[in-house]
Amino acid sequence: MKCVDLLVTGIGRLVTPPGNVPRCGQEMKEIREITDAAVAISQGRIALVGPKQEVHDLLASIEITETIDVCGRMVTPGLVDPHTHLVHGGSREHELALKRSGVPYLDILAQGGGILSSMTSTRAATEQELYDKARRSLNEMLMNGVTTVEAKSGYGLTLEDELKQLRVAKRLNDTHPLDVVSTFMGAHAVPPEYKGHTEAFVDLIINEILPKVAEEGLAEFCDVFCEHGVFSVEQSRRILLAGKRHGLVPKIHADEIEPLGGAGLAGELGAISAEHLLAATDEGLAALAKHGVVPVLLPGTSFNLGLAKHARARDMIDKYELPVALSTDYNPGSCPTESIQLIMMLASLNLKMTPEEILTACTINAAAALGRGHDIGTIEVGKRADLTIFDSPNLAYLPYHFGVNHTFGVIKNGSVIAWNRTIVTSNKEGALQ
Ligand SMILES: N=CN[C@@H](CCC(=O)O)C(=O)O
Ligand SMILES: [Zn+2]
Repeated sequence: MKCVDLLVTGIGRLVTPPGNVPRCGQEMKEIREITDAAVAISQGRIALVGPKQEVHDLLASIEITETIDVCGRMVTPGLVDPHTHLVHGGSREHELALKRSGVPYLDILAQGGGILSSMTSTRAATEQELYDKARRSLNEMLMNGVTTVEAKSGYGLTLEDELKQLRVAKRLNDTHPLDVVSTFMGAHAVPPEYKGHTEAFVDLIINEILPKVAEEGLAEFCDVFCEHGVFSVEQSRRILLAGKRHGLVPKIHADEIEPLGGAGLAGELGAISAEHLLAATDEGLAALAKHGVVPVLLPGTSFNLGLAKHARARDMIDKYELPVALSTDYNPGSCPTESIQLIMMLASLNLKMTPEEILTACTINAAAALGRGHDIGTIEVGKRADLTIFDSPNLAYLPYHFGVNHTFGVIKNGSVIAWNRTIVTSNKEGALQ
């Protein structure tokens, strides 16, 4: 190492899971903690991490361009939000009364509302409008401590409108300091023009939309809403296999409301992740474990839909030794929040996860759900220098003290992008100003 671009020192508590691969079962509790720590960053990557005095000694004869003192604050790996519907037009507060009066989520969709209401707003929006709105949400996520975000399409449901959403996600990735990872989810709902003709819509996705998405390199993953009244297991299988042929890695919205068999399908296809899983059977969970699928749990969704039922996180961790990940599921209907810190609190309250498991689920396991465990998700030498600085005395304080934002600052690719609770750069190539 010739030169250190940024030395982050005065870290009261540095907490990180270890490794490049998903942490399974009891491993999720194993967090490395260094008190009075420092991190040296070179060319956007972590060059040294350890007790402050050791790091300072090792740097004795090395040029340091910039040093920042975080004054005893806690530092974690930059958080990863691996399941969002970031790019969409409009919002759905007009459905709030309906929801609160007890009309089920799938009934609202069957009546032409829900996802289809957002489809109408998304189709009506220009690319620039979608970009501006999603950018504001990305800024919220950044200020919550997130450094990498997944974004799904699925509110366009025509060739042009799906491409429009995915192009917006690509432009956000190119221009916003956070990394945005794209997933094609044309099979999110059956649009009105195909009502009663789901097979024909599946054919459209497979024969026309998917090839174009792949040709333009607009997505890494392919996702399907595998649910009663939306896409069956067989239809989901056809779409995800077609996606695989185009090089898109499968993800599945599986067994959210009914135990349809989505988790089993995720195992069968070797999906990288299976999402929601509130209604997953033991057989389904065993299939995830057998095939190394990451369960992505979304406790904000069950909370916001007022469900008494929660994903079986304890069974997943203790019995099936799965590598649980957590995410906001940010979307305009079932979970309109960008706050990963709220999700941490709900994971503690409703999923009975420990603070250590929650950190693992929001870092290395979430990174693994995006195929990025080798690059992000831990604070270790060689990893991308994505760090979140919290005004928090310890890890348990994050899910404990809820309803406020604990983020003090964020470092992305070795550049300070937020400091003193304020975004300091809004470009991809940022630095402390
Ligand atoms: N369940 C399906 N899709 C989204 C919700 C989308 C919406 O309601 O707009 C989810 O993951 O919760
Ligand atoms: Zn979703």
